[in-house]
Amino acid sequence: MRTAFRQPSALFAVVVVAVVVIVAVAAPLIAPYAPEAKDFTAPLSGPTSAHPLGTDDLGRDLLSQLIHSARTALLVAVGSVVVAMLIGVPLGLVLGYKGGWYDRIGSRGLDIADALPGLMIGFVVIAILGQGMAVLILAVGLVFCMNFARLTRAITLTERNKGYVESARVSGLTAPRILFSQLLPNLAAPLVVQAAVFLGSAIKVEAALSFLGLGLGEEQPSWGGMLGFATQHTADHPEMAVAPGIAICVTVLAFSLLGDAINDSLSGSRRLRRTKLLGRVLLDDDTSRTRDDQATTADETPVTRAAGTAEEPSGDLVLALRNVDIVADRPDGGTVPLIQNVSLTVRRGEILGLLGESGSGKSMLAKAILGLLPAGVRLAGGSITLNGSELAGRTPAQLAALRGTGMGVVFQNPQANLSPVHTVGRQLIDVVRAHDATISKEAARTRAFELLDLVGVDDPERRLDQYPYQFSGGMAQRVAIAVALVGEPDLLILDEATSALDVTTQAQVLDLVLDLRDRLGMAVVNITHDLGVAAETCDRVAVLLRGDLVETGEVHAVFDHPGHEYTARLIAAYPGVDDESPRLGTHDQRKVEHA
Ligand SMILES: Nc1ncnc2c1ncn2[C@@H]1O[C@H](COP(=O)(O)OP(=O)(O)OP(=O)(O)O)[C@@H](O)[C@H]1O
Repeated sequence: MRTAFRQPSALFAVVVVAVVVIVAVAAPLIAPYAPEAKDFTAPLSGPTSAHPLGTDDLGRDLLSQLIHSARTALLVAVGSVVVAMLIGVPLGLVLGYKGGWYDRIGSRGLDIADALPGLMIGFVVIAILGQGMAVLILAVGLVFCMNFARLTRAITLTERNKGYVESARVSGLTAPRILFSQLLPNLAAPLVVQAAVFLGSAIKVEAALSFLGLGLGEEQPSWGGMLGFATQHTADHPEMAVAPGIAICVTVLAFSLLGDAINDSLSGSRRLRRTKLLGRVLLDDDTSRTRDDQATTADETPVTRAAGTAEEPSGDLVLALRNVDIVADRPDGGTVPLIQNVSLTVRRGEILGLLGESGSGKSMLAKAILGLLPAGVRLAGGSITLNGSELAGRTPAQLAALRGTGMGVVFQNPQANLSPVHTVGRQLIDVVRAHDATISKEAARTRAFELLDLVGVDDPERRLDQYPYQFSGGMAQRVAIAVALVGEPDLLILDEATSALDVTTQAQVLDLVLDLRDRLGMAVVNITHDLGVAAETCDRVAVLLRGDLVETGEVHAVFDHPGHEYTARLIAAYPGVDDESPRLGTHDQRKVEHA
């Protein structure tokens, strides 16, 4: 509304749409005659005081028909946009979310449908099903459903990789729930804009079909039908075309401008958010650049430290990786190795730090454990067991069942871990109910309250009804941890979970992780660039270099006496408070390799 009052075009759109809606709703009250009432004494009267717009050949009042036609136009427009959305949006969601073959085949189908002229689709539907309001709504809806499918698919393709969707998958929400309760509300804004624009277009298509005599029958007034009738009398009554022509043009224009205005007002607030985000990203980048120095070469044998603390710890094994190979498939049929022959174990109550420079494969390893490897990347060999059961070779459905109960994950960006359009309570309750379908809403809310309390969020009752943007970074990350804990996982994976937080908040969140580990006895894999974080929180560390595990061992043993040259250089490059640590030499070394 603020946009409407600032922009004359938006104000025009709002006023015209409001007038059309009021006229359509109040048509029987404001029209001087019933639209079908015939006056055989005054056929084709032309404008008179009794009939300001004249009459048709049966003496029906054209003003009354014009007013009632607003009803027809809106009914067909709203009905057909609803039909188009009911068909197009779920189709686009599934294509965008599933990706792969579904998307390739579905997108070709959308291309083919796009190549057909819209009116042709309308003709075919009406020719098969006959005339009538329901058929007209279906025909116009089918013309536009592909546009909704295309838009929804495109946005879903970008949204599906965001942290809140991955968190929802890892929390054990089923695909339909993720699609309709997580993704769909986040697509609402562009879909509303598209719907407003298509309301105008649907009025245009309805008018075109009615003009050609394919819309509604004679007895149902419509602007297109009135225009069609007027063309038969252009010689004797040219004025007949003016009123329906203006009604169509002005209404279509108004809906189009309304769509633009909604888009402007939404992208205005998005721009503001993006500017804030950009500021944060730049800050993050700076921080990571100072920490994220590069690597040198290393020889191939992983260094394994003192017995009992390194490769085969004595306690209960939660996670065991044996000779894991991960590759990316190349379009020419070849493969690029991303992880080679990695073996690791984590036992109950233990925190394993996964260290290495950017691109060394830490996240790929975590994604392989979670069964969330991106398209084109796959587990090519080895075994991953969780509590003794093999994960490699499981179907996506079996892995989905394990995530959330067996494993939980917290990603880097605290705000992106949570859906921005749902309250924190709703997100927690959704995950609680996904794990226990029989739990009542009240009991799920109580559980959500307990979880917020467990992760140290103050005043959980009030916080449950707040949105993620009302939480600071540290508090949002606590909520993300609470979501990961819903299914009481045996393994918690933190993927740079504290990197985006300031030092004080980082320390608080790390204390929370240590406390939860002690209280719940989980195994934790903490992926981090930050050797300080690893030293404070981890029992053991594993160091990766370009997909190779070069060293594992008890954290202080590794940091005090690194057994591998790369680990030593990584530690030497870690910036101290006042020293000028040397940079790791990857850039220089790559130049040498390149040469
Ligand atoms: N979707 C993908 N397809 C193919 N290769 C990928 C894909 N994503 C990442 N890679 C490659 O996999 C390797 C490991 O990447 P990964 O994200 O695991 O590194 P990382 O150690 O987690 O780095 P960072 O700390 O920057 O997140 C890199 O060489 C990267 O280029």
